[in-house]
Amino acid sequence: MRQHDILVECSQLVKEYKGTRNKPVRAVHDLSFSIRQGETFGLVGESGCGKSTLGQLMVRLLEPTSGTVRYTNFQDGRGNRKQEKAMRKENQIIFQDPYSSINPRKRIGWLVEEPLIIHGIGKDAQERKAMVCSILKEVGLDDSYLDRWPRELSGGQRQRVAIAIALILNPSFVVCDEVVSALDVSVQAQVLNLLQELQEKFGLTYLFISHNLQVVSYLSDRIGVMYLGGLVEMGDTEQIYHHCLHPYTKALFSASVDAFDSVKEDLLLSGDIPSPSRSPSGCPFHTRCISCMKRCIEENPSMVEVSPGHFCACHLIQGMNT
Ligand SMILES: Nc1ncnc2c1ncn2[C@@H]1O[C@H](COP(=O)(O)OP(=O)(O)OP(=O)(O)O)[C@@H](O)[C@H]1O
Repeated sequence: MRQHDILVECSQLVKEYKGTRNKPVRAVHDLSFSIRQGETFGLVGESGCGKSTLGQLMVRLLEPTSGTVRYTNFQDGRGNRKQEKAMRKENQIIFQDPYSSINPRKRIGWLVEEPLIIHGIGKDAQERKAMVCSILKEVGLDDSYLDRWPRELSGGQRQRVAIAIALILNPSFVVCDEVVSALDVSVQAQVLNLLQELQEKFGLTYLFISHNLQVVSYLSDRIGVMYLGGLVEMGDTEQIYHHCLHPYTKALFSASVDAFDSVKEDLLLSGDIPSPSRSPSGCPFHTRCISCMKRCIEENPSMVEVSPGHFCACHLIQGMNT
C-alpha cells in the first residue's frame, strides 16, 4: 500500500532542553515536514543531531517548546483526556534497547496485555489473552512465551516483544528509534524483514530512525537528513541514495561502509558536531563544510525544492539552480 495522503505533519517544531548555566539546548530547531500514509520515512544524522527528540515529539512523548505535530486522522486533542488517549493508542514508539525498554519484573504475557488494560480493550481476560497470543504469533513468538521472563529471551526475541507491545493497540503510526542497532548483526535483518511484513499486513506508517544509512536506504520510501536539530536534505530514497546534493549528506554517505554512487570523492567529516546550545551563525553546517562560502557564515539557507520532491538547504546548491 502506497498512498500520498499526509498522516503526520510537523510545523515549525522546536524542542529546547534546559542546559547547563541556563543555556537552552536546541535539540530540534524550526523543523517542518510531513509523513505520508503507509510510507517509511527514514531519518538519518550523526549522534546528537536530534533524531530521538524528533521521534518522541512525533508520538507526543515530549511536548514541543513551540510548533505543532498534527495527525490528519485526529482532531487536536490537547486538554481532552479521551482524545489524548485515543491519539496515544494510534501513535507508538519502539526504542533501541529492548533490555531497558521492557520491564524485567513482568512476564511477557503481562507486558503485552498491559496496553489493552490501560485502554480498556477486550471484554475480559480471556479475550485479551487471545489478542496477546495473536500479536505474539505475528511477531514470530508462540504461546510458550506468555509465561516467560524478559531475562530468558535473546535481544532479538525481546525486540519482537517490544514490537508486539507497540502493535497490540493496532496503531497507524510507529516510530522505530534505532530498533536494530543494539542487536547482533545476524538478527538485524530478521527484525527489519519482520517490520516490513507487519507494515504491509497492518498498513503501518513508519518513522525509521537510524544512523545506519544502508539500513535506512533499504527500508525507506523517503529519507530526511538531519543536522543540528534541523533537516538539511529530504527526498525520495532514490534521489538521496543516487543524487544527494548537500555537502553534509555527501560526507555522511561517503563515511558509510559502501560509498554511495553520488559520492565519488572522499568527503569524510572533520570535527565534531557543534553543541546544540551554541549553534553557529548562518548555515549550521558551515563550520565543517568543505564548500563554505562567505554567505554561508552569514545566512541560514532555507529548504528549497530543487527538483520535484527533493529538498535541500544549501546556498551552494541553490546558487547553481538560480
Ligand atoms: N533530557 C535532555 N536534557 C538535556 N539535553 C538533552 C536531553 N535529551 C537530549 N538532549 C540533547 O539534545 C541533543 C539531541 O539529542 P537526541 O538524543 O535527540 O539526538 P540523537 O540524534 O537521537 O542522538 P543519538 O543517536 O546519540 O541518540 C543532544 O545534544 C542531547 O545531548
